[in-house]
Amino acid sequence: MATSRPPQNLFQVYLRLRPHNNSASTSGERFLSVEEPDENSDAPRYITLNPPNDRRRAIEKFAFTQVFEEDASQLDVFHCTGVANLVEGVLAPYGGEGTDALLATLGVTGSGKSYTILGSKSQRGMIQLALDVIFRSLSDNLLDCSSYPPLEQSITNSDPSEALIFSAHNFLDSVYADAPATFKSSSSRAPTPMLSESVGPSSNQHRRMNRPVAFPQQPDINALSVSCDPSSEYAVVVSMYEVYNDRIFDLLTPPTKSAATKEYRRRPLLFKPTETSPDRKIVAGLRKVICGDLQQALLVLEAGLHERRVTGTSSNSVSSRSHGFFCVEVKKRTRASRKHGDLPWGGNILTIVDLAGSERARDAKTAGATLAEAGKINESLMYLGQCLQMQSDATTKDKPNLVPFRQCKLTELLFSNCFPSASSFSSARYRNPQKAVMIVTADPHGDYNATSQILRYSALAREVTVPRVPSITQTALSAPAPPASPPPLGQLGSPPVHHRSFFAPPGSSSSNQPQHGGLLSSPNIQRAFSPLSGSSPSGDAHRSTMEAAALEIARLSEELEYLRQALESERSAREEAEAHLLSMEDRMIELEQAIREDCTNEFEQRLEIEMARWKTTMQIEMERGEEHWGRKIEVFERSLAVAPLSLPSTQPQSDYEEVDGEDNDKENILMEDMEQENERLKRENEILRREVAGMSPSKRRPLGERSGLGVTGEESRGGSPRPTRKDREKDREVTLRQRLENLRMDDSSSESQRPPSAQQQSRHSSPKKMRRLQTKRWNEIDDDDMF
Ligand SMILES: Nc1ncnc2c1ncn2[C@@H]1O[C@H](COP(=O)(O)OP(=O)(O)OP(=O)(O)O)[C@@H](O)[C@H]1O
Repeated sequence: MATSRPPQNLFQVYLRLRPHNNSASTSGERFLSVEEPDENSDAPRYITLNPPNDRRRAIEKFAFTQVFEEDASQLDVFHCTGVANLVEGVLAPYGGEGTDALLATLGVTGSGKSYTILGSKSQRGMIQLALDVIFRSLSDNLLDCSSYPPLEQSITNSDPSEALIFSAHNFLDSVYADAPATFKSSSSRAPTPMLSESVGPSSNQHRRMNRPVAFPQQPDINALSVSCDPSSEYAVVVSMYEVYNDRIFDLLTPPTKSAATKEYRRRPLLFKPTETSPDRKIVAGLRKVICGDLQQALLVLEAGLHERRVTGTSSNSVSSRSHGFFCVEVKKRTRASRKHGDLPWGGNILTIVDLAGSERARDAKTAGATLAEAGKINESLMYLGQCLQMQSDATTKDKPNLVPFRQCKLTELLFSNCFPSASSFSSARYRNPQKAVMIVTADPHGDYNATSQILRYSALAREVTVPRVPSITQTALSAPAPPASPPPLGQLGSPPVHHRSFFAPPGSSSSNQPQHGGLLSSPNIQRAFSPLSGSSPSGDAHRSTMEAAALEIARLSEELEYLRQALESERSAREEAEAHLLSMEDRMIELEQAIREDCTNEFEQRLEIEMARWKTTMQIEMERGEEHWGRKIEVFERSLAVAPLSLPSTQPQSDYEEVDGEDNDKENILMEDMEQENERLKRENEILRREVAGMSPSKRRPLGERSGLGVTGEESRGGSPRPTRKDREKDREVTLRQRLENLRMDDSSSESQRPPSAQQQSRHSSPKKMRRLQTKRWNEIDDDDMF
């Protein structure tokens, strides 16, 4: 059924064949041949995959946007893939909104992906050429931090990705040693610092890189520039990150030393929508560098590449172990924006991706961590293959969800900007879907199985041609020669042509069934075989039987081929699963170790905090206790000193303690009063003694007349004999002692002996009043009773 608009692929897919070299990893036999361009195009678009030394396998034909043969130069690739057009879309000329652009390479390890993207010692790659075009095209419209210092702050304010923005000057000074070193070209990819023993990650802090003095100048594109918006001002912001083991790591942020493991590590970043970018996911927290010219951007690129994970395998001496993303954000705003209070920047992003290559563990001779990495790489490429296979459907049916791009970070990063921005976020500006170009690289003499697999899922269309199998039927067909003999099978017409998806996406059952005949769904491919030729009228019945037999044989052959391919696919899937399992085991161990270390650290920290808290509490308690006991002892000492004289004998000990506990002030006042009273009594006692001692015996009254002695005058006069003088003096002395004793007793118990009103009065009266009262009593005794 015809669709309302022609299907458009999310990616334009180009194939680039790399020149043959005689390394051990290549088989030597060429299995790819390029079809001549058809009348509609100047450049070839089809290739045929011929299984080497294996006639049982089907011959497959693949269609691409364009095929670059071995002799294609970097400049050819640059021009024909339309990188300049992508750049122009990013610069958004003539006041337009512009378009994000993506350029990626995909292929088997060692097939020339990095060469295409990054170039070599003498040749520039797509990144350098694209940067050259950008800076040349912007020329006077470009702002940089040296000519406009507030630029850094201005870009920071309007960046939606929680990024750390640096001026190139500051960033490069922190990365490179000042003295320019001997030149190392951009292709001289150092061993990954994190993996290298000699150049450890700590070198990032302690040993800075040598600043390259020159970069390759070829191919020369000095004459090339694209349009920009003359009424706007621009800023170029560069960032780099890699996807390693399905996690995103910034390549421009140096690794930091983990407190737990003492190892240098990078912090994985999130790919998420942010507050200022609610409709689109972006990599959050990257370090971004504002570059004012091409040289600065190339130096930033070198710094990032230095941190990218690469290692030597038997397939490639500098094999990329991660998917590398190089992003050039071209920020744009109208020239009037500065006058109106530093209005925010808009702009578009050019992302250039150097994917890690798929590889077979057996061929690459990888083991351990590198094998696990390969498992992750293959897995992510398998998901990418599924997405590429579904891309036509997605654009045709307007159902982006058909592309299962959320299965891994790589496909999320590559595909999530392929679709127009969601309209549900009214505040967000509308964004055009990105323009994307994929350059598939292949070595025609390399690994047949790995290459054919990549071609199957990356090609825009595919035809499978069943091989002719020499058989008894064929012999039978050619043997009986009727008068007008039929042509041999080869002349009957085209063999059956089939096309089907190699990958079976989850939930899809139809893709497992071979589909027969017909043109490929994509209009990009033409049927390559001639239609059925005419036949002799004689022997038609015989011929139709033979044709039916031949078709049956062809069908069975194809089924056999399909099963063989399915087996091959299952085998490689198993290998990938095993590698994945290994990598997951490694990751689990790593995670477990990290969690254990985190737990230990946290536990130790908490323990320290608890210990400190406990010690403080203990100290406070001890101080309180000492203070408390000090007070107790003080009170006790005072009570010991005062109690015999001042404490009423009737007052129970518990009461006293209660007073002590409840109201120390009252108690102290009482104590003081008692002490004063005691002192006063002592003094008065002393005075009394002295008075008594100073009195003449004649003035003293007889003992019987004195009160309080229990013997009245009458009693002493009646009956008993008159005492002698000596007896009288003795009695007087005894009486005086008793009086003194009574006085002491009387004094201490005066409170209880007084009438209630007097008691109340004494309780509320001052010590002075009490003294007066006592004095009065004493005077009374002195005057009336005592003598
Ligand atoms: N078109 C080409 N012309 C000249 N040399 C090439 C070309 N393509 C690749 N090479 C060379 O082949 C070797 C491997 O290429 P490269 O490193 O680009 O492979 P790759 O696909 O990036 O591998 P990996 O996925 O392992 O990183 C390099 O030495 C490179 O210079």
